[in-house]
Amino acid sequence: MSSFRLYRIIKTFLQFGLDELIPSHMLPWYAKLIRFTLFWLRNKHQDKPSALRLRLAIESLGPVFVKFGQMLSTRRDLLPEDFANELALLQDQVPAFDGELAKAIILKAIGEETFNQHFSDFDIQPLASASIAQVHTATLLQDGQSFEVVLKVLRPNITETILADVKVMSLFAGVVAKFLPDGKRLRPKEVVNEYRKTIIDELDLNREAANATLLKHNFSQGNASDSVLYVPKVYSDFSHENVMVMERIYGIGVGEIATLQGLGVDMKLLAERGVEVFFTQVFRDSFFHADMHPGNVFVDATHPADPTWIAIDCGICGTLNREDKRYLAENFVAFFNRDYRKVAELHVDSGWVPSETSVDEFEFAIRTVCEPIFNKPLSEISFGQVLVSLFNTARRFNMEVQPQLVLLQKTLLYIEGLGRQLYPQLDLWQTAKPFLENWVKQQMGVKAVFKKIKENLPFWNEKLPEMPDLLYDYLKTTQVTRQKQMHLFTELKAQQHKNHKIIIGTLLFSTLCICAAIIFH
Ligand SMILES: Nc1ncnc2c1ncn2[C@@H]1O[C@H](COP(=O)(O)OP(=O)(O)OP(=O)(O)O)[C@@H](O)[C@H]1O
Repeated sequence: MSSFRLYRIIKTFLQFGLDELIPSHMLPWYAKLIRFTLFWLRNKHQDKPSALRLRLAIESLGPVFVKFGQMLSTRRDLLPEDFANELALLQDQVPAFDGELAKAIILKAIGEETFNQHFSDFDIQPLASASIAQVHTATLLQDGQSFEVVLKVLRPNITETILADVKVMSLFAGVVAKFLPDGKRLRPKEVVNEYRKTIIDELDLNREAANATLLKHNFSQGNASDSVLYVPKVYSDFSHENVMVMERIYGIGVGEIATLQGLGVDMKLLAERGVEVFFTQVFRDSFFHADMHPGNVFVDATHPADPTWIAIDCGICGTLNREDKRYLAENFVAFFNRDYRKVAELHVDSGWVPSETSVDEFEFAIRTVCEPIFNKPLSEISFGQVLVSLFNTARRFNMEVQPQLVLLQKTLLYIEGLGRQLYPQLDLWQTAKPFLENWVKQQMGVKAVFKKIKENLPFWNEKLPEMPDLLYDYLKTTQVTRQKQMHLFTELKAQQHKNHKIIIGTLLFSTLCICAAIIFH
């Protein structure tokens, strides 16, 4: 990490007065001394509230910090509300880098000959530039056909920048944990580590290409609902770790509300379809796009009465196993029936919290945090907030909330935010309920049992020839075990008998001693 970058970060933090978030009585003498020696770096924004100062500082530190701030803004379980709201406003307006440099990177990755053979009309002016990458348009010639594509190129030296910035963040995380009141509860080190993992995953465009291909595949199964989400095709033959080639899409950014309204888009349907897409990914495919911020979501408004979604940037995706889905479905259904007892019982019976947990206490804790949420009309309830409250309570009762569930909770907050921005009266529960109930029904019904037997049939087929041997082994082991048990039992009896004799002997001897003592006294 260059010392210049470290100085710049410290300078920014001090000039936005972020050191003042730490009460001075919590600072040791050496920290006060260091602060004193940097006397020329004064808080230049005293008139602004601290949450705003934090956002401005992050914005001026560049894309790696901005992305971190955006991620933090979804951790409403950790941050005070004013800070979470302010961080949600973070925008990454990143200046583009030289188009010639982008082309040089592409040529190196794809190979000059292949590039010249397959690509034409490469636009040296970027179409868009974002925190990790920059995007250029071109025409791809393949199998005698031409396709409009975009080439996404990782920023040069982005890996080094990210690693250096994350190192500084870890340093600050240590300071926050140690000196900020309530610092430990914020779990800053875990949060930074989680961010590190996520952003490093984003640096591999092969991974993003694979995720996009799977998401596209899931929504191309010929189901009626598949047309609701479109994912641009990835041309994997030309994709590499730092360059990705994909179909160009034309959509309206989901944040452009006025444009969408101007076109007469059915906003209610669009918002409901957003929720539908999310629950389909979670409960049907167990694979979900987990970076649904407004820059990554577009609307196809070709038919305003039948609007559909387009998702790009599949760098961060989440997967869920059956157990995760069961957890979500059963708890959501119990929650929305306001059956907190059931929620508590589910946690104890399934071993999500330790078995010695008192159901009464757990129920009471959940009721305390959730009842206020349900005082609102259903159409105003946030699923994401319900999950935040549930996870917080469950953590207090020693449940380890799995990272994929935290990722899901964050995505849910994004989806709700998007949905309500489009259509403020969106009733999430009405849209989500059929998905949850269907899933629970599918898992519990007779059909599901038959499905499971059918799925296991090949396995049984494979094991069948071994069955007689297995049965013989089982019976033999049982017989041997029984013999061993009998032997042990006889030994135990003999030992008991022996002990009995020793006790009687000792008693007799003691009585004789006492008698002798009395006689010869
Ligand atoms: N297939 C596409 N067709 C048209 N435009 C696209 C396409 N893919 C990306 N873009 C444009 O490029 C921008 C940046 O792309 P993308 O979000 O994939 O980059 P990123 O660096 O991963 O961004 P983020 O900051 O969200 O991580 C998008 O917001 C969009 O405007």
